[in-house]
Amino acid sequence: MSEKIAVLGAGSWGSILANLLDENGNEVSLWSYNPKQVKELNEKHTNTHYMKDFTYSETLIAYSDLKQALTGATTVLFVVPTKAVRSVAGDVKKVLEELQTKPQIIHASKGIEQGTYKRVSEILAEEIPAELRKSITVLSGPSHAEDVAKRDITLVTAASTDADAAKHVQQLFMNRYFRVYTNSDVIGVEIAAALKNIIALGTGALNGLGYGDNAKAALMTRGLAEISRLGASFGANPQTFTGLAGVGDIIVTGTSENSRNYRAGDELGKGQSLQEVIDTMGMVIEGVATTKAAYELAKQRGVEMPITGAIYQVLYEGKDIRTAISDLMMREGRSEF
Ligand SMILES: NC(=O)C1=CN([C@@H]2O[C@H](COP(=O)(O)OP(=O)(O)OC[C@H]3O[C@@H](n4cnc5c(N)ncnc54)[C@H](OP(=O)(O)O)[C@@H]3O)[C@@H](O)[C@H]2O)C=CC1
Ligand SMILES: O=C(CO)COP(=O)(O)O
Repeated sequence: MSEKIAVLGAGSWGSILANLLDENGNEVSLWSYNPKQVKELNEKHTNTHYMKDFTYSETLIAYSDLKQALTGATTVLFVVPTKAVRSVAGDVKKVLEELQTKPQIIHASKGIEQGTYKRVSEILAEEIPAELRKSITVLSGPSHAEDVAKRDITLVTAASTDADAAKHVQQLFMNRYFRVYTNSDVIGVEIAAALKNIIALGTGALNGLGYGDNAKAALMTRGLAEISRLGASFGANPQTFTGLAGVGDIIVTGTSENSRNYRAGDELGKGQSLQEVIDTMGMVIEGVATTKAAYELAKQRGVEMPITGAIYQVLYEGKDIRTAISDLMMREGRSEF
């Protein structure tokens, strides 16, 4: 199966997924709003700021013009940071109206929109009306771009309410090192994907403070418990949280130096301010914004999320991390389940 696919967002994940789709025999156009980056990708086949020491396929073409990137595309893959999804989708809508094409939509972003608390597929559905597109599928799971760049084994899930669309996405991405499962629980997959970044900030902070493996395992396990509670309040399938998008992504993000969220937490634990961490990362740290959205959402829905609350207090109210940890530990004893 070979298609023309437009990948929107040429950061670490977008560019590596574009390269994988190219490797799988598709005609891939990679869109970035940064003309300098487009020039580097087309002339040197590198993307140094986001993916050091990686050479992209010479058949992968980058564009800074959205219409050029979208022309002829039967699939459009969004991989911009969550905060950019609505504006990019709005621009895509205008181009699709002109082109009169009706592509399937995939996204691989992990976050919740500030203020609206919308999941990424909801934002896309709002901005790109159904008559301009086919189904929306979310691709998610434990998948650092750095490992995929090395063609290391990676398993993810493709979730859609349209089973044929999920199967189609599975076929597009699958290869000898990238295995894709299908899933019908879009809500669960998107909630798990977004909120695991909060927990990775936490495990990173524990690391920075010198805590050991027990503490990190505890945070990931209890973190997943509260993520599942929020998911359940939206009707998510509880099994999703035991799968690739749930426990799988908590493990990879909550334990890896490749994770920007984990690294950000680590620096916070070592004493840097949030602003210093954001300024030096140079890449998106989705968990920072997601912490605020999830904290507000949990309050609105009456879902108990003490870890998210503690991380919110550290990030947004300047609470000392050790005090936040001590307060969590000294909560009244309770039953695990
Ligand atoms: N990296 C990974 O391993 C994985 C990432 N993800 C998810 O994928 C999404 C993208 O992450 P990732 O590629 O890592 O992020 P990066 O920070 O590596 O790259 C983001 C890209 O989006 C661009 N961008 C930022 N704002 C806008 C905007 N308003 N309009 C258009 N483009 C914009 C950035 O450009 P500039 O920097 O020039 O502003 C950059 O090229 C996130 O939601 C992340 O959680 C999911 C799985 C794995
Ligand atoms: O989602 C990811 C891996 O599955 C990437 O996590 P970071 O954004 O923390 O790097």
